[in-house]
Amino acid sequence: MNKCIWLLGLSGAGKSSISLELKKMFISKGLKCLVLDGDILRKGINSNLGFSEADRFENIRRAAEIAKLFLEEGYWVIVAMITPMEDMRTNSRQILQDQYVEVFIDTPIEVCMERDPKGLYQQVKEKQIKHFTGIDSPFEIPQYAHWVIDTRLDSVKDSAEIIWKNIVSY
Ligand SMILES: Nc1ncnc2c1ncn2[C@@H]1O[C@H](COP(=O)(O)OS(=O)(=O)O)[C@@H](OP(=O)(O)O)[C@H]1O
Ligand SMILES: Nc1ncnc2c1ncn2[C@@H]1O[C@H](COP(=O)(O)OP(=O)(O)O)[C@@H](O)[C@H]1O
Repeated sequence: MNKCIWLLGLSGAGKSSISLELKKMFISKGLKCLVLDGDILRKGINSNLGFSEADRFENIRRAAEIAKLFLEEGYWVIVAMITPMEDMRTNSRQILQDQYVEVFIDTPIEVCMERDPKGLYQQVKEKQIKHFTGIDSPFEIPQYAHWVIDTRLDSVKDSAEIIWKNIVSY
């Protein structure tokens, strides 16, 4: 059965990089695949939402509903969103039922800050961004993740291969 692989974790954890690597694998196998990346959704369908807890909840709810539509069309869906709170994850699980597979991209905040691929942590330091996840906005450690990837140990490619082996071709 096709699934929604929900990659969650801090900004800079590696969600987008791993989702793109995974997408290449789906395409090479001739499988239909859609990536829903928080950063991209927030520029379009979710451009009216900010980073309050209520807005994040709505942001994630919409992603889950879009994922559901594509699952019904036979797509594999990869979501790459911070999804900071357990109630947001529970809601996605309720929407997607047994097609929801949660993968925690577990990268400590110190490593994310060091990587800082978009310069956002620097902007947080300079107090240009407030309510940043893991700094002054909460991130609950996932309690029910189906899989946990430690990106200190596994490269982007290795992480995608682990997900493939354990979730897609399982
Ligand atoms: N305050 C604050 N906190 C967290 N992230 C911030 C914030 N402001 C902007 N950004 C950028 O928004 C991206 C996260 O969006 P998401 O939709 O994944 O967030 S959430 O799931 O609704 O919490 C996130 O993208 P990623 O770095 O890919 O996670 C950032 O680029
Ligand atoms: N093992 C790894 N897994 C994922 N990303 C990694 C890894 N090692 C280094 N990186 C780098 O960390 C950064 C993660 O950024 P990104 O994928 O945009 O994260 P996110 O979408 O979670 O914010 C990228 O520059 C990526 O090349």
